Amino acid sequence: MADPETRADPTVLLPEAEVRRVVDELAARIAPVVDDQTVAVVLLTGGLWFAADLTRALARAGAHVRFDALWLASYGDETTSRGRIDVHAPLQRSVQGRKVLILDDVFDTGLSLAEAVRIMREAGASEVLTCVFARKPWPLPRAPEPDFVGWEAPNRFLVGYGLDHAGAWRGLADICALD
Ligand SMILES: O=P(O)(O)OC[C@H]1O[C@H](OP(=O)(O)OP(=O)(O)O)[C@H](O)[C@@H]1O
Ligand SMILES: Nc1nc2[nH]cnc2c(=O)[nH]1
Repeated sequence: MADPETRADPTVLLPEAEVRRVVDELAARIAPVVDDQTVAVVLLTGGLWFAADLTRALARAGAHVRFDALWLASYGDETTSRGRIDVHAPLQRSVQGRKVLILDDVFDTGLSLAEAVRIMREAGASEVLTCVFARKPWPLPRAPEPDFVGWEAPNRFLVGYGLDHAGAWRGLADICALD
């Protein structure tokens, strides 16, 4: 089925089985550094699918983290960052004095993650760890780099597994490219 906006068909880059393998590998690396006082914070909306899978993989590995959400948006319906991050909804509970593990689907310009880290520090988190499913290449240094990266993605516009184009395609189980 073609994208309603671009008329392009998504090309599979990372099939569902590989997505699952990447999540399990991330959980194995992260489980030793989190505990039941750690708050996993998903960046909505795109991070939801990854965060749901990762927290369950962590639980299978014996790590039962707490969970909260921060709703950020920078892309709107565009395929390039607006360079400005809007906070649509804050955390539900205080993270004062707690270790936070920020979870997001993709790291591109790095602006969303940097803003989320800033917000967590300002909220008094004792430590802020960051994890993204996919990291895209970027010609300039990005700060901070994520602590945990699942998959090094090519420089293409990704959809699926939470990633959208104008609200479409988030539910695809594979990660695909639209360009
Ligand atoms: O590294 P960056 O250039 O900041 O890009 C990464 C962000 O872009 C997407 O969010 P978007 O703003 O599109 O909102 P969404 O989560 O609702 O898709 C994605 O979910 C990341 O949060
Ligand atoms: N859907 C989507 N959102 C992004 N935000 C930053 N990079 C991307 C991307 O490749 N795809």
